[in-house]
Amino acid sequence: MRPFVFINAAMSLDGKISNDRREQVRISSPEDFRVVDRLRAESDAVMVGIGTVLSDDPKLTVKSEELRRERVERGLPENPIRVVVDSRARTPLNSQVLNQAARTIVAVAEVADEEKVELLRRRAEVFVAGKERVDLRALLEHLYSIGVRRLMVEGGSEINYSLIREGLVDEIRVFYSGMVIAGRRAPTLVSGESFDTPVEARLKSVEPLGNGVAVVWEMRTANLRKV
Ligand SMILES: NC(=O)c1ccc[n+]([C@@H]2O[C@H](COP(=O)([O-])OP(=O)(O)OC[C@H]3O[C@@H](n4cnc5c(N)ncnc54)[C@H](O)[C@@H]3O)[C@@H](O)[C@H]2O)c1
Ligand SMILES: Nc1nc(=O)c(N)c(NC[C@H](O)[C@H](O)[C@H](O)COP(=O)(O)O)[nH]1
Repeated sequence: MRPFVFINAAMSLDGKISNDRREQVRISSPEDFRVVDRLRAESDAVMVGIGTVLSDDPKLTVKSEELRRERVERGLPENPIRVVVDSRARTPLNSQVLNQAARTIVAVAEVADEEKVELLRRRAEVFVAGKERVDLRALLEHLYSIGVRRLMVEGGSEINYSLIREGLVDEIRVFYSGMVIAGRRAPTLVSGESFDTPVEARLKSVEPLGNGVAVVWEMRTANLRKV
């Protein structure tokens, strides 16, 4: 079994989630950031790829004190578990995801350097799955086994691609923002190689939000939460 998996992302009106230098661009409006914070607070774990850690150095914590308090009142830790998909154990030791604010799992593949893995083990839990690349199905199964029922994926484009390709995504929430980023090599929501047949999604909701619109798509390929 695996958790319910949803991707959350912010995209410019020209379809970019970052610029061609892969820098962190503030795409969400303040209104969207508040929704993102609530979605984190409602999740058991928040996952990103190592590309996002290297370019954004995110904290992946709940920002609102009230939402953190509500979690504690429900018997949960203040913040959801943070999960980094990092085949070769490249997570810098001074990354904010390794701070003490939340439980953190770094998922690595068998190719990861053993010394670096040992250093990571002093700061986080390390889960090994897959030879060259992290086996995402095995990771989701592990997360389910430790109680994760709702997993929020906050990118980036490579992780989004792999999860969709493997039919492991139930929903995608995109905030389309009133801005143009441009850039031939700027990442879009999903990278990788084009699918032979496009993966279909069903429109679930549309909501104007600040200077943009939030759209939730239900993925047709999600295989009933079975792994
Ligand atoms: N606007 C947004 O909502 C948003 C959200 C997150 C990230 N971003 C942007 O996305 C960019 C980072 O995206 P990215 O695509 O470079 O990196 P990513 O975060 O998707 O990480 C990809 C890396 O994860 C590792 N990995 C391990 N196992 C894997 C597997 N099974 N499948 C895929 N990858 C696997 C690989 O090393 C791969 O290079 C940054 O520019 C960041 O700012 C934007
Ligand atoms: N929803 C969203 N809107 C954006 O405009 C943007 N640039 C990101 N990017 C996702 C990325 O991973 C961010 O770096 C984390 O959202 C930061 O998380 P923290 O505040 O450090 O906890 N995400």
